[in-house]
Amino acid sequence: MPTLGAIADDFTGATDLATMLVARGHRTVVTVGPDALSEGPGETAVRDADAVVVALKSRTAPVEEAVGTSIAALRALRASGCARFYFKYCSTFDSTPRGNIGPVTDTLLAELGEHRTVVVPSFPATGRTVHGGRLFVHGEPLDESPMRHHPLTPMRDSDLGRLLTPQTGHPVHAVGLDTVRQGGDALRAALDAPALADALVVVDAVTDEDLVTICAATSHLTLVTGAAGLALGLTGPHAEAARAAPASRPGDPGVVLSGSASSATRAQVAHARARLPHRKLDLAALRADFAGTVAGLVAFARRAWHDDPAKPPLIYSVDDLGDLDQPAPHDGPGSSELVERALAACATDLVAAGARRLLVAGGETSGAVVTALGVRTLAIGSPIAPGVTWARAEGRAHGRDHAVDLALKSGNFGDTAIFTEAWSALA
Ligand SMILES: Nc1ncnc2c1ncn2[C@@H]1O[C@H](COP(=O)(O)OP(=O)(O)O)[C@@H](O)[C@H]1O
Ligand SMILES: O=C(O)[C@@H](O)C(=O)COP(=O)(O)O
Repeated sequence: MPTLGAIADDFTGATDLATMLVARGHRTVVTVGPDALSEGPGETAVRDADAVVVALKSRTAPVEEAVGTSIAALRALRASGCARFYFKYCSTFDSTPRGNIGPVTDTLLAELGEHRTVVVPSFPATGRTVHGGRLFVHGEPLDESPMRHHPLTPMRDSDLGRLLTPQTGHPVHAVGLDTVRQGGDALRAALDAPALADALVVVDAVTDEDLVTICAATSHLTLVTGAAGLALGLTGPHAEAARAAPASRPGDPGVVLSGSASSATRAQVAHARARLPHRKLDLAALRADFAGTVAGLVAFARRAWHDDPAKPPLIYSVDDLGDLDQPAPHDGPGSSELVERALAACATDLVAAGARRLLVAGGETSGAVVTALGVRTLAIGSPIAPGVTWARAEGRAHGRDHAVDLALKSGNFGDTAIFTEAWSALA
C-alpha cells in the first residue's frame, strides 16, 4: 500500500518526479487523473506501489478547476492509504498572479487540516536554484531567462515571495541558505518557529545536499511542495525500485511530437531538423481543414517509417518565438488549443497506424497527448536525462487497446540531441 502521494500539475512534471522517486527506491506508479487510482489495472498497480503520482493538467487550467481536480486527487490518494503528500509544480514556478500554485497549496493544506508548508522549486541537476528567495535558471534570474517569454505563464519576476503572495491567503516567509547549511535540526527549528506557524516558507537550496537537508528537516510536515529536486532526500524502502520493461521492440515505429516553445526544445528541434524527417504544423491549414491536415501529417510519418525505420519523424510547432504571434480568429479555438488538439490527433492516429514509441515535448502538449491516448497509468522505465524517462503506457484509443513507450519531455529539459538519441535508452 502506498504511503507517499503526489499531485503533479502537469504530465511531464509527473514523470519527472516519478523518475526521481524510482531512483530513490520507491516503487512508483503515475496515474492519469484521480479516477485511475481506484479503477481497473490502476488499482492493482497502486496497491503494490510505495508512492503514487497523480498527473493533472491543472497548471494553466482555470483556478476553480485546478483546485477541484487537486482536491479530488488528494482524496483519492488518502483513500489508497497515502499519509504524506507532495504537491509537484514546475521548477520554473510556472504560474500567474491568480494561480495556480498558491490556490492549490492553500486548498490542500485546508483539506489536510494543516496550516503551513515549504516551497522548494530548486532542482540543481537541471540548473534551477533558489538563493535569497530568488529563483535562478542556469545562473540567470528567472525573469531574465527564456521563461520570460513562455506562451502561457510568462515569468516576469524571480522573487518567489512576490510571485506567491498574490496567489495565497497565507503569509509568505523565506528561510535562507545560511540556515539550511546549519543542518537539518537547525532548519527544522527555524521552520517550527511560532512566527511561521501558518506560513508558506520559501527555502533556499543551491545544491543536492541542501535539498537532502530540507527533506530531513520537513519529514514531519504532512504536505511539502516543490519541483522534483525535493524528492532527492526522500529515501524509499528499496535500493532502487524496479523499472518497467519497454512495451515496444527495437525497430518499432516511433515519432517525436513537439508543441513546446521552450528554448531548450527549440534547440532540440533545430538539431533534429538536420537529422530527422520533419513537418511543422501549419496553423492556417489546421483551421481551414483540421482532419485533412492531420491526415497529411500521419501520411508523412508513415512514409518516413517506410523510407528509413531508424529515423523517427518529427512533427512540431515552434522554430522561434515569432511562431507564437499568429493571431487566432474570434470564432475559432486559440492557437495553443489548436496545436494541442492537432498533436493529440496525430498521436492517436499514429498509434492506430503502428507507432509504439512516442517522445512528446512540452507539459501541456504531453497532457493533451496522454489524455487522447486514453492512458490510465504510466510505469517508469529507462531514464533518458535528468527529469526525462521512458514510461510504459497502456491505453485505449480509436476503440483499440494499446501499449506504447512514452517519453514526456519537459520543455526545458534534455540535451540538444535528445530527439535523436533518446531511443537508444529503449534498447
Ligand atoms: N505555434 C504556436 N502558436 C501558439 N501556441 C503554440 C504554438 N506552438 C505551441 N503552442 C502552445 O504553447 C504551449 C506550450 O506549452 P507546453 O506544451 O507546456 O511546452 P513548453 O512549456 O515547453 O512551451 C502549448 O499549449 C502549445 O499548444
Ligand atoms: O519541474 C520541471 O521543470 C518540470 O517537471 C516541469 O514541470 C516542466 O514543465 P514544461 O516545461 O511545461 O514541460
